[in-house]
Amino acid sequence: MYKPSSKQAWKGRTDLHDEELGYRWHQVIQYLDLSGEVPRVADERVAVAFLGFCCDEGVRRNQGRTGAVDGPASLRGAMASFAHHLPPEVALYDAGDVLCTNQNLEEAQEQLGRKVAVLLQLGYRTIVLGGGHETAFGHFLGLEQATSKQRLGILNFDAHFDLRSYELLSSSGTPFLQIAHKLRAQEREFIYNCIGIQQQGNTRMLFQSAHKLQVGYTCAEQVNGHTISDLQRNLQEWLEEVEAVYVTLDLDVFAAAYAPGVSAANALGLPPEPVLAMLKKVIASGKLVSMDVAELNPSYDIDNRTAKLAAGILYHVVQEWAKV
Ligand SMILES: N=CN[C@@H](CCC(=O)O)C(=O)O
Ligand SMILES: [Mn+2]
Ligand SMILES: [Mn+2]
Repeated sequence: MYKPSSKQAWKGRTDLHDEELGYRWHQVIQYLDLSGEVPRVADERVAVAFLGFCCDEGVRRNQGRTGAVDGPASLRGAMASFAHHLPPEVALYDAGDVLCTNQNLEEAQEQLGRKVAVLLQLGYRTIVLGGGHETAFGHFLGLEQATSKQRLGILNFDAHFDLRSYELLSSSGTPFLQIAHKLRAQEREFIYNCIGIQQQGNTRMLFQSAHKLQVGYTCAEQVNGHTISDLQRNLQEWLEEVEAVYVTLDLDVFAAAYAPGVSAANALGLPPEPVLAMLKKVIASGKLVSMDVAELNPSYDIDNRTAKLAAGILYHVVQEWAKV
């Protein structure tokens, strides 16, 4: 259920005559095989590790449009030709893919959690490349130990709460209720903030669950009606209440014009700029522990538009994260 990555996954343009000044990400990325011994990140170095979660079993169980299993490959493809502008102390790693086999979502999530935990323990900054939004529960399993002594804030950019009941079956629609219950079992607070919620995309039952769990949320209409500095100011207040932050970006938060390649596309979703501005604010706080991108479905993408949007956001996340 785990496959290390290789050069095959990172192919892009080369500007040979320019030597190092012409480098792109595919020429600097290093490969980590998590089935072997993994080196610890030395002090004074920054290491960002991408880990794929090739899974859309949660989307299938949630009656969605499958295809997110191919999200990680598409994201790597979209990042490969990015110009390299990172300082020398910052290194990029590809830590391979966790695969969901035989529809065994629970086992795949456990495996993802174990890999994330190892990377965090060794000092890597992790970015998980989903996968359906079931990615979030596996990701959290890896984060919970690393953040066990901290007030963890979960920031979800999403058109949906993903707080469905998992009594019968867990899915891409249930991860945050699963997380809420896991935290409650550890007597920890569930501090969950959703940005970009679509009223028509969430039943009254889901709004009721959100209220019961004291979830903070901003509907897409409100995001679109605010200035970027207002959004950043509101987020700053939330950031001051927490000690560590897990960010999860469900690409269906964006308008379908920007992000057609998702299971549940939203015509009236967000444009990229406010999301990027809020992400920069989170990173500047120094509290970001780990991040993921979920729900990229390459089979519905148009000219890789959604993959390029997600990759572009990750480019800026990496650039900003390298500074703190
Ligand atoms: N990841 C989750 N998604 C949404 C899907 C909504 C839909 O398919 O319309 C949810 O369960 O609410
Ligand atoms: Mn979601
Ligand atoms: Mn969603």
